[in-house]
Amino acid sequence: MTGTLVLLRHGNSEWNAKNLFTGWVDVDLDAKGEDEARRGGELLKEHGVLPDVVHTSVLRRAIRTSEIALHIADRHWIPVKRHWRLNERHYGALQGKDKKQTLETYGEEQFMLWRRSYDVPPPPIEVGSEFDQFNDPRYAALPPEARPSAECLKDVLVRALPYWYDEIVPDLRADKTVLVVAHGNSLRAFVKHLDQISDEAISKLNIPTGIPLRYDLDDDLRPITRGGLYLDPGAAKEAAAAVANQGR
Ligand SMILES: O=C(O)[C@@H](CO)OP(=O)(O)O
Repeated sequence: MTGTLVLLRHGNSEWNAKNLFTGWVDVDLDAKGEDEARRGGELLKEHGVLPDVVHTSVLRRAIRTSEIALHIADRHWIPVKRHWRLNERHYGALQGKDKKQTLETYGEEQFMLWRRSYDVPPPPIEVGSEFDQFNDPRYAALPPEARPSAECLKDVLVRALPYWYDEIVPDLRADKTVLVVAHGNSLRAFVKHLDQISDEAISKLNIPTGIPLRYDLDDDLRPITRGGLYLDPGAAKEAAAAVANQGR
């Protein structure tokens, strides 16, 4: 038996609102993001998609989204697992930079390479600079060489897959409904893996904030419906287009 996987990107954050590259910077949800998280919880409840376990990153915007959504869905009591491997992609030296200004300074091609190419990382962040997490206590157990200073999507997939196989797959194999609350780019990595999307095509895929994406999986853990099913498909389409257009 395999269970049901539900992917949920955190609600709008304070830095999404300001159009800043965020990555591992631990910003909170804004009021719109809290509303989106509540709507996410309502959608879970309305569709009878009731998680048995939740996995989140170690970043506040994902943790709070999961708490708000599960509270609304009356599933606030389920077991919780958190891991840095579900974090947003580390945006390197772009963390804290304005997306519009970055686009204007470096031009469309470089901007999109940094944002959406599979294997071109942004420039590395300097240890000790304002938006660096090198000495953040939540990563203290990680050997220094394993703490990223910038990641491309490929790097995210490489660090997220061990968590997929070790922690998420066993829950799915136990026939659970598994909620994963994470980030635009860590979820793009999981979708790439699940739907076997090419390195080129993944650059066009954007995940909207706060709308649960349901995947029913076969015995080989392949999606029964490629691309999964958003619980509010109309809103998801519109919101994904808005993510694609950030910086413009
Ligand atoms: O800034 C970030 O961390 C991400 C997600 O908000 O941005 P982008 O969609 O540009 O990869």
